[in-house]
Amino acid sequence: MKLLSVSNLKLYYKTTKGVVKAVDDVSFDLNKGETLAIVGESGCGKSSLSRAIIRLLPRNVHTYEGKIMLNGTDLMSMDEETFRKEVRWRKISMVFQGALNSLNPVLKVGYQIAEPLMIHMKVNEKEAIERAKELLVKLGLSEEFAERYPFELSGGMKQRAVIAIALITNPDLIILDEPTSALDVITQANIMNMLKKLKRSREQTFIFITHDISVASELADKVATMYAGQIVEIAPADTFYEEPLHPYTQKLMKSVPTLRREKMLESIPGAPPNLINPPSGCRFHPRCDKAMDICRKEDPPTFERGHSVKCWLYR
Ligand SMILES: Nc1ncnc2c1ncn2[C@@H]1O[C@H](COP(=O)(O)OP(=O)(O)OP(=O)(O)O)[C@@H](O)[C@H]1O
Repeated sequence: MKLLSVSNLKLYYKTTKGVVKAVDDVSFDLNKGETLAIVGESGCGKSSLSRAIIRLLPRNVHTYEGKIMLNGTDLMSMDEETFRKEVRWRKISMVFQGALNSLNPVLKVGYQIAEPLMIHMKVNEKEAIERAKELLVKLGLSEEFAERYPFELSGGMKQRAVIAIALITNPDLIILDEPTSALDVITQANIMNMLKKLKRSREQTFIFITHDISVASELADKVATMYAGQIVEIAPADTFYEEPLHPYTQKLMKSVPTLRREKMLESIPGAPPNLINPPSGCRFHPRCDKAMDICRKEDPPTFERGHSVKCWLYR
């Protein structure tokens, strides 16, 4: 069943130097219970895409348009008041990058987890805290953690608490922005296992944003590569990892270390382009060793080659 459908989404920012096209014509679908991982280097627009979906926008928005359907409801045509009351945190919630450091140091963890229920669902404090405790247990922490303050928790525990805050209202969709990048590898594995359990037991739908293509493989049913504000490849996870088509995805794969196998890690020369004046034609062409004449001149459409890829090689 289709839960989310995003079409031609754009989010541009106004700056003194010009207009930053952070999300530029992005489209994808997501079914209930699926996880979409969005991968790409820093600055490709991953966080902007998630903010566009949950409509938490900075003041300097220049353009915000396109279509977002959630469970058949058209979100873009909804006014801000209705969106705030009915959608944000109730139907779509988000764990922000670095959120584990944003817990309020003077409030008990249980209260902070319970708060969205009190604010957005009008549940009374006693019941909300009970529900927070139940959720802590589901996430592998004991009830007594509700009585602790953030400084009494380790990084992994704080991350569980932050995920609990996003989960407590039982939203249809949770966006996780780099949820494990601040954690050591063992804690990272624990959090990923917890997310996998949630995905199975609650049929929870996630959008999982990461710069780490190998972490994404743990949870993803579908993977999208984002480059310079656009989705350049999107595919079911197994096809994506076995047969990446876009030269940028192929380069991202080659930059990841594998245990035991001797291989030289490749880096991608250059950096993602400035999004005020992106390169002509295909935005990746200045860094692509397969670039052809047409790549410099014309923006490639998305071709269907078993999966979607925006690259002239597949014309
Ligand atoms: N409020 C803003 N005003 C102007 N430019 C912005 C604003 N927010 C982000 N940007 C720019 O938009 C582009 C995309 O940023 P975004 O944070 O969405 O990328 P990202 O892929 O999530 O990277 P990271 O992982 O570093 O957050 C970048 O060039 C960034 O500098």
